[in-house]
Amino acid sequence: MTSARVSAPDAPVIRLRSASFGYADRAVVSRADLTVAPGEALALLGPNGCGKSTLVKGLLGLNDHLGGEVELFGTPLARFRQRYRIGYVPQRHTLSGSVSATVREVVATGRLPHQGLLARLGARDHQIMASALDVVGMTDQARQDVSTLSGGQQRRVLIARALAGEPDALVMDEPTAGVDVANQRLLTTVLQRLRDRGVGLLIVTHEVAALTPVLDRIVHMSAGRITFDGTVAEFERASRADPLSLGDHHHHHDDDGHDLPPARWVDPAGVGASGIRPRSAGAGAPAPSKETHGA
Ligand SMILES: Nc1ncnc2c1ncn2[C@@H]1O[C@H](COP(=O)(O)OP(=O)(O)OP(=O)(O)O)[C@@H](O)[C@H]1O
Repeated sequence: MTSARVSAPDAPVIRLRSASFGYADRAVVSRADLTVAPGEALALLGPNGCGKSTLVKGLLGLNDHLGGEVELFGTPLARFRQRYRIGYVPQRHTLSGSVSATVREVVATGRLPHQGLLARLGARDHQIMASALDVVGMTDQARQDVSTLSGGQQRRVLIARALAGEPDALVMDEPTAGVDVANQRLLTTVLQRLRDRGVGLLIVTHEVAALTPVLDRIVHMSAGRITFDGTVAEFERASRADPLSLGDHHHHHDDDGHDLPPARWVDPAGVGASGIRPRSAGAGAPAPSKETHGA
């Protein structure tokens, strides 16, 4: 490849080969193999502290890459210059602090890569921002200062900012934590639409039931290693057969500091495996073609 803009059109949006990540030379994630194809949605599950956030931060270059290969859109991480193509919703909100900004201003930063230098927001930018705010149910708070919002609301602002960037891949670290059921459903619908347009989704979650309609595959981690990678139905079978290794036995802590009860694999709404659309058989599955949708 000769230019940073060149990336193979059908290359996986994310590919890890035996990748290790950590902090200050201490490996937390070891020898991870993971592929996300365009238009494919993966959930990354595992108990607290097993390294899920470390893996997603690692593939974005936000901690130490200690071994193996990381490719984004076919380009090695070290040479990747199209960071704007990947929307990232971090686990902990980072919006409160010294700088004061309204919800709208934060979401507008998601449009920056699409604007020319010093360009003003155009009608299309406004439309995309409005729809991103709508999706997360924050339209009424658009003019509010983010420092006045709860942790859950700040997370929704971060989701809106990521959506406003119209990314080709979306990496979300527990996006549904602190989001009420109605907005979780709305978010799931939007994620489905993005996936159908060819966006690759990697979602760290403790609430897999809420996202089941979107998911193609589930990847499970334990103690820094990937211990399962398969379809949702395969995961459901495997976790029934081996609930100790693959069952949900983690605690969820939300941004407002509350400990939530452990999530359960069984979908309380009864969607279950029967509600799962069979799509991909794994990493090598063909990606659906990109549809064009209105903004
Ligand atoms: N910035 C950091 N510096 C050093 N160690 C860290 C850092 N962030 C995380 N760790 C360590 O890495 C390990 C894995 O943490 P990580 O946050 O990746 O787990 P997780 O699976 O995302 O957990 P949770 O489900 O609780 O969010 C933990 O032992 C944690 O203490």
